[in-house]
Amino acid sequence: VDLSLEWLGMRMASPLYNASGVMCRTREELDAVAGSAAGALITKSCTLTPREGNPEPRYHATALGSINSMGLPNEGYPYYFDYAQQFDYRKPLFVSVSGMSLEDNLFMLADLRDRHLPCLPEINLSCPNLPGKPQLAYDFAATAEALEKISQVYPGAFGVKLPPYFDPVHFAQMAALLNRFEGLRFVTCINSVGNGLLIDLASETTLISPKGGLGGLGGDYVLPTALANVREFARLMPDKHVIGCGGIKSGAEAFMHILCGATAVQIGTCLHEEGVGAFARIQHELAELMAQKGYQCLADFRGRLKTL
Ligand SMILES: C=Cc1c(C(=O)O)[nH]c(=O)[nH]c1=O
Repeated sequence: VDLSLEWLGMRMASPLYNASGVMCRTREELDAVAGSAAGALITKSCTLTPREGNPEPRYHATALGSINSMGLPNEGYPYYFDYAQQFDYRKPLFVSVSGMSLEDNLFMLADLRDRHLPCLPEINLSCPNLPGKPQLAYDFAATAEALEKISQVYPGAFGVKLPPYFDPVHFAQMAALLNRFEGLRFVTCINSVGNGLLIDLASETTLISPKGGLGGLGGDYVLPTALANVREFARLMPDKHVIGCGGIKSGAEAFMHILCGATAVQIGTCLHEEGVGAFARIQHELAELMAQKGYQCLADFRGRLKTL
C-alpha cells in the first residue's frame, strides 16, 4: 500500500500532519513533528508580535473531543519564519499566518515573500477565540477584500484555513469567492467549530475560563461538519486542493476525509492528547483499511464518496 502523495510540487510520504495550533508553538514541538511519521508540519498561527494568549484554563479535552480558547498565543512571526529559514525541508513545512489585522497579514506575507523559502503560507481566516473579533471568513465581503490585497502582495501559492460553514448557500458563495483567486491553491477545512460551551456537571462550572467558557470545538464533536465542508469545497473547487481537518483519530476518519476529496489531512485534538505517536498509529490503520478494501494508493479512492 502506497500512502505517498505529490501536490503543489511537494512530496509527502504520508498524508498526515499536524493541525496548526497543536504541537507547533515552539521549535522543540515543531522538531518533534518533523522527526515523527508525519508527512509534513505546520507552525502555530503567528502574529506581528509575540502573544501570551487568553487566561488559563483555556484548553480542555473530554471523551468526545476538545474545547479551546487559546487566544492566539505565539512567539511572533520572526520566530516561525526563522524556523522556516533553517528547516531542512526533508518534508514540507507550512507556516500559518493569522495577523490581528489585514495590514499585519500583508506585512508578514511581504516578509515571507522576500525570504524566498520553500514553505507555503496557510492564512488563517478563522480564529474564533479573539474576544471582540469576529471570524473574518464569516464576512464574505471582508474576505474578498483581504484576498484581493493578499494576492497583490504575495505572488506565490498560498492556502487559507476556513471555519466550518453550515449552509449550502454559504458553501456556494465562499467557493465562488475563493475560485476567483489563482494564487489560492488550497483550503484547509475546518478550523474548530467556534464558540461551543462545555460544562463540568459536578462543579456546575464551565471547563475553560475565557469568554465565559466559550471555545472552539475539536474531535468527535466536529467530524460530521468537517466531512461536509471537505466534500462540498472539494466538489465546488475542483482546481484547488482541500486539506481535511476535524475529528481524525484513526485510520477510519482519515480515510473518510480523503474519500470526501481531501488531498491530505491534519490532526489536532488527537495529536494533542496522544502525542506524535498518533501519526504512525493512524498511518498504519489507514494502510490496513486500504489493503482490506483493495486500494493500492490514495488516488484509488480520493473523492470517490458514493451517494445513495
Ligand atoms: C489562531 C487562533 C486559533 C485558536 C486560538 O489560538 O485560540 N484556536 C483555534 O481553535 N483555532 C484558531 O484558529
